[in-house]
Amino acid sequence: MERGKMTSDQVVAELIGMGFEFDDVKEAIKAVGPSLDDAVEFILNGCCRKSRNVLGSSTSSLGGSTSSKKSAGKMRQLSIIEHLQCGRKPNKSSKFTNEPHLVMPSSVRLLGTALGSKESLPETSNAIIPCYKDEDDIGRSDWEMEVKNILNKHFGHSFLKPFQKEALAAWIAHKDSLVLAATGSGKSLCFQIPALLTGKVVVVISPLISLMHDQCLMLAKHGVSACFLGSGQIDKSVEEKAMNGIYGIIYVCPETVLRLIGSLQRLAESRGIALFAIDEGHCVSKWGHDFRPDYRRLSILRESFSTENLKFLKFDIPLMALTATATIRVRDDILKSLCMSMDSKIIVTSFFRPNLCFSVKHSRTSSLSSYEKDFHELIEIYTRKKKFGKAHQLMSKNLEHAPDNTSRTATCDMFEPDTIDDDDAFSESDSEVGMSNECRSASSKDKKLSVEYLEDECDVFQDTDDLDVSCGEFSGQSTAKILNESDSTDAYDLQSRSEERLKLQLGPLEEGPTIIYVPTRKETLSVAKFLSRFGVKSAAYNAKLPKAHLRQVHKEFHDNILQVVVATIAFGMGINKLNVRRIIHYGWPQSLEAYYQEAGRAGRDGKLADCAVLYANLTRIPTLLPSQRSEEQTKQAYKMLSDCFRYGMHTSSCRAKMLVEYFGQEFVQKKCFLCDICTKGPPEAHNLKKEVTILMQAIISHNGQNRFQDVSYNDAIEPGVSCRRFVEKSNLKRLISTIREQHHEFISSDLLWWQGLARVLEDKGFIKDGDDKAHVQIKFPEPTESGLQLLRSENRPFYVYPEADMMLSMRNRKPYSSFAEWGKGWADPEIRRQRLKRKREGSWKRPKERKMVKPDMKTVRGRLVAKILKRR
Ligand SMILES: Nc1ncnc2c1ncn2[C@@H]1O[C@H](COP(=O)(O)OP(=O)(O)OP(=O)(O)O)[C@@H](O)[C@H]1O
Ligand SMILES: [Mg+2]
Repeated sequence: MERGKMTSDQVVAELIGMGFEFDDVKEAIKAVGPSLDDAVEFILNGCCRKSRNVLGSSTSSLGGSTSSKKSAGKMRQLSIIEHLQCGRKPNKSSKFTNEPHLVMPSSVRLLGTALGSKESLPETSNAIIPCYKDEDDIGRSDWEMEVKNILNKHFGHSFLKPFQKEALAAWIAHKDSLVLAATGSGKSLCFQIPALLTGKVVVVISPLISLMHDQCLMLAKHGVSACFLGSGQIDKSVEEKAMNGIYGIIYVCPETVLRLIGSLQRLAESRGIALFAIDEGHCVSKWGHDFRPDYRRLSILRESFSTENLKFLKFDIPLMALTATATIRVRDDILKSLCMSMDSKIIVTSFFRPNLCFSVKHSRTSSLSSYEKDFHELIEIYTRKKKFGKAHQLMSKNLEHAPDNTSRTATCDMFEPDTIDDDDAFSESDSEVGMSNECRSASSKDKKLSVEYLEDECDVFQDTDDLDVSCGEFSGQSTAKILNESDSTDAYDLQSRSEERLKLQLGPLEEGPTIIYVPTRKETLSVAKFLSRFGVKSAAYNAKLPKAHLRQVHKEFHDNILQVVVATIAFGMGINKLNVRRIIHYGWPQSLEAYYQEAGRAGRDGKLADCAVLYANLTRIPTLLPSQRSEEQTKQAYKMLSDCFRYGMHTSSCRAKMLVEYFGQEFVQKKCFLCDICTKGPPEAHNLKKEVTILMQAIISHNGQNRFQDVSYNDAIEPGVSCRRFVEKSNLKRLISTIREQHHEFISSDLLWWQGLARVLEDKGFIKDGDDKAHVQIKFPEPTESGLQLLRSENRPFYVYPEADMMLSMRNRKPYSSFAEWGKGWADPEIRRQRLKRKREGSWKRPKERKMVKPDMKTVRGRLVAKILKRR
């Protein structure tokens, strides 16, 4: 039955089926009408404020009534094996249903909800069973069978993925664990199932309210009681109910869990806590891309919920940290920072997402420029206009009048757009028809949401308090087979996998929405505005836009109304829409971790999806987005940005391989068969022995000179303090200038080309950066021991695959003087030569002197300028 066409009665039946109380259901439908989703949301948000005694009415095994809680007293902490043993043979003697060991069949138990449901618990389920004496009697398959039932019944999946099974096995053995699995692989089940299996509470620490909110909604639809606490929870009684054991799963942000330690300890004693799950665990690590200081304080959990501290516990309550993006350094930091036990289990599954097609497209232009060129393919896809001529004309016309500064023409893109035909009609009214309400309202409210309205700011983090900006799609569809298979590391059949991938490659990229990530808030608006003009249903999303707008964007995106969302990273974690077909990074991402997480939002249905870094500007080295960082964090952030830059510059290694290896994993497949490098192949390798020798010699000779300059300045200026800044370091740019001067054949060679070569030498360990500060691109090269050896191996060739910047500069050779103005560039021998030649020939004219503008005496600056001029 379609959800949209349900009658009130059907909605009531569904909600009761989910386990909600009839009174709550009635109240919700009265408030929001016969909409299943809205009603669930209404109830979960705690909007049902009835005077009835909720606590007293709960008899659910997942809920804990006040009376039963009192009666239950202190309970023995049972292992999951014991639970399962108990669950087999009913014992009629028990009166209490909330005791963890009084386990009823999961199918019955799961119907109990946050608000309690008399109907959901038949009397016969009040069962207690004598436990097996010997734990060894129980085979491993017992819990697996139980889990399988839960999976089937409540989530509609047939099997646990291998990594999920491993994570649950670690939890059953009462071990702490760190689960590393690709985005969208199903990490949530690892902590949701323990609540369903034991009837105890699982506490999930999550960084965003919207993420918690969506997971609660999704769980409610699967008939599992859950709540979220913290600033986003409008019903203050939810916290009390949660601490009384009413909910099976409690989502909290770190600050809240730290505040509630005492109450949670009491909860551990009464109903029992099965697990603490730290979702998006990379937030713990300051080496990660999304560090949250509050996450670090979660170390208190290990101590507070250990047998040493809580005498009623038989074993420490396990911790489970989960993330999709953690390098080896981040993993170690998570384990250490959370004080996880020494025998913690680390479960690493393949980071490889076989259906994602990675690519990088470069240009020499600024990322803000040339929307026309950069997005013409995307516009073509969504407007279904095969012939793009009229659209192109319209585009140019519009851009002429565009108020914002978005249309600087590209000078030399590496990949030119296809030729444009001039037929088909394309009118502005077409584009208006295609526009979503949101876009229309955005453009009508131009003044409010104009590009000028917001400064060129960036969203550096997703805000914890992204209150009720809902995201997530809960279609209940399982991810495609191919994703399941990617986890099965055993029985790995390389050959058939390659074939499968090739088949995938043959299939077309299906239709579906696109997310464009841009670095600044301003650009979200300008790109969305640009796309809307050409009929693409697009909307901007950044943290500073009104909440109502953001909510609307989420809704339209999930309802497949919007074709493109242009967003900062604020449109981030928790986007679990299955059919996202394209993720475009328009400009450099800040790290490969962030990139992989954002790219991972594509293709969750297992079908082919595109992940492109589009038109990364090669002439400008990427910079860090502004944020408050310590010196150490700045260094780390530069390192991560540099890794990302290198990923984009590489031309010879499979992109999926680079990404997977970045996370410390071996890429057994060797090739992904889909990325731009696998499909086009690497460029021709060149023997650059001569160039390498010249560069190395320049570096060595410069460094040799500098050594003598080190001492005297130190003592004179700041005794005892190293004064590298006073020493003339071998700046790469200056070295290249010297090479140009001294070697005639390189007189017109491009800086970009040499920078690429220096990076190759650095990657191979022949040079290193001699600066204390971190740089994205090597700045002050110094030779290493192997670099010196390389110079000695005179006759050996040195083959290099030109990097993207090297290729671009080879492709767009231009005389070096072309970017020099009068007064600039005299130091460059080629500029000097050309200018002198033109002067001799008489073709050179001194540029006209700029007319002096009279200073404005009304401004402070103007008065200052006037004063200076007067002095002259
Ligand atoms: N065993 C399974 N079989 C089939 N599908 C599954 C299984 N487990 C989870 N899924 C599906 O995988 C999808 C993603 O799940 P989930 O949101 O838990 O992923 P995640 O790993 O937490 O992703 P992210 O890194 O974005 O947080 C969901 O649609 C879920 O239904
Ligand atoms: Mg998740």
